[in-house]
Amino acid sequence: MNDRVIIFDTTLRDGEQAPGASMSLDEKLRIARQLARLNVDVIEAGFPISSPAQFEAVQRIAAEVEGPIICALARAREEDIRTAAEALKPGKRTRIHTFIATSDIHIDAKFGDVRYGRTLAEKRQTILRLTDEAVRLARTFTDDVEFSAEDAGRTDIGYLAEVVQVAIEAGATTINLPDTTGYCVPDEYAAMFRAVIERVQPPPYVVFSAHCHDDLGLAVANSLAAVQAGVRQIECTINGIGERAGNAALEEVVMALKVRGQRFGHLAVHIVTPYLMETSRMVALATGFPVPPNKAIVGRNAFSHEAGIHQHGVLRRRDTYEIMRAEEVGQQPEQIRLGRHSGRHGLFSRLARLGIEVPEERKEEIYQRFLALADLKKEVYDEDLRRLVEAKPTADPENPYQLMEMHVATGTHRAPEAEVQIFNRTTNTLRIERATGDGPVNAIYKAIDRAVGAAHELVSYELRSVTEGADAVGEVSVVIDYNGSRFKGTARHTDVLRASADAYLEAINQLEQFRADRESVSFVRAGIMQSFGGAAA
Ligand SMILES: CC(=O)SCCNC(=O)CCNC(=O)[C@H](O)C(C)(C)COP(=O)(O)OP(=O)(O)OC[C@H]1O[C@@H](n2cnc3c(N)ncnc32)[C@H](O)[C@@H]1OP(=O)(O)O
Ligand SMILES: CC(C)C(=O)C(=O)O
Repeated sequence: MNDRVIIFDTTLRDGEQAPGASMSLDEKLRIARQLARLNVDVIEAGFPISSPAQFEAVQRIAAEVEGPIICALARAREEDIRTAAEALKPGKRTRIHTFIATSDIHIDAKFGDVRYGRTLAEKRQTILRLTDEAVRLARTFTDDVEFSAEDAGRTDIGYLAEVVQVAIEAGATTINLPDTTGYCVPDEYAAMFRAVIERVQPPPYVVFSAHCHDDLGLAVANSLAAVQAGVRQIECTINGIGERAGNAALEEVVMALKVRGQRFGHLAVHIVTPYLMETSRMVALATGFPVPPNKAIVGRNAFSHEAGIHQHGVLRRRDTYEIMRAEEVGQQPEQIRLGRHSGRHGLFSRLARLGIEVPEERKEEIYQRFLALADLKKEVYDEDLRRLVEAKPTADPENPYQLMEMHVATGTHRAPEAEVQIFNRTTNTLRIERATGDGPVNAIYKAIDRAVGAAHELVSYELRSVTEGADAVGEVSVVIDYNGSRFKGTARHTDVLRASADAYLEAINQLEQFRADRESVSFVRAGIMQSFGGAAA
């Protein structure tokens, strides 16, 4: 027993206590079956006294779910314990878990009634008696009785040891010392167990248990520290759901014990970890509590890499940035996710996996266009990549600007909107721009102007049909003006918006060509002037 850690799952009890997490009977049964597949040692199925629905859930789980021990919670009260025992009756392996609070704060707040005593000392004595009675009564129904000293983490250590002693003498086989309020820090929580074990000198069959809440985000760290102090049961929940900030997350505790086994004396944990992911999803669905993407082990990003340097590393050796295998917890392996932080290694390895061969001479252009797209989108998907590669430059290679992609949206109740991707051969960059306009052509032209940083004016635009029928080819002629010089572009297409864009860009390319020629002439002139000792202006 000492060489393994018992995983006590309380998703259906403490987990369900999270505000808004209530689950239906069917959902609880489904989750309990999944927990059995996951091979948890104990399922805390509910608190039967609390309602007929809770009673029925515990009863059905005890009757129908085989494998794990089925446990029910009960206050240190006769009616709770009898009700728990009744609910557990159909089960083969069952546990009654009875508890009472032991910290001064809890005693003061919850047992203020004089029937518990007038002074703290008297109340403490009453709690010792209630502990004894509750455990003894529970033992009349099962040999497997767990006792919890609620708020143990804030309980006077001498008194805590006394309560534990009484519980063990009354027949408790598991002693749970919860950090009910998530107040403890790891070395403190571990020290509490060491001190109690030292004072009580428990018989070897008694298992000490940790139950931690996450109010300071320390539930898992505290649970693991407790293991280092001799604890051999951890109470936890799937996705860490539970009261307030939740409980220790089962998946985190289990994987920490496995991945860092040497830190814990290689204690065995019998969880079938490849089921962790689907169990997490099932609980998220049933409770309506989504799993944050950065959640350890079961978060969508837990094994994903977007940063170029990380992608480069993991593509060569996964352990560069992964301390466990994604498959071990039921996640997809090698999750290279492409976005604005990705580099060439990540991009081209994904393209290769998609079976897309990229000729050497296109690589830089594709990478630049990928970056421009990634700046606009949170994530670049395979479909985006296919389109990106397929949209080859088709225009005259002499032209500085090429239209790579264009999207136009218009409707009766929305302003026409256009998005264009313009590749600049001179600077080897891609610009993606959007604009709205009075009409779709106006929106396209505004977007193109933004992409090329235009300083020209549109002088005329003409559209005529050069063939007949619904699929007629339209011809667009455009004239633009730049400082008194005029440039014309003409294009034909069945799609008149496309023809409009092509014609406009042709005119702009002519203007660019004109400017480039002028600059080289003035550059030559300046050179001649300089060589004759004249002014270069
Ligand atoms: C740390 C934990 O997670 S503990 C578990 C917490 N979970 C829950 O409370 C969920 C289920 N609870 C319930 O359905 C209800 O609270 C019930 C059915 C248990 C009790 O309901 P009520 O009888 O209406 O009492 P209420 O909840 O208002 O107050 C709690 C009572 O239990 C008593 N009590 C609290 N803990 C214990 C305990 N461990 N042992 C004995 N009595 C206790 C309180 O002193 C109080 O008693 P009083 O009614 O005589 O004053
Ligand atoms: C009943 C006990 C174990 C509990 O849930 C707590 O103290 O948080």
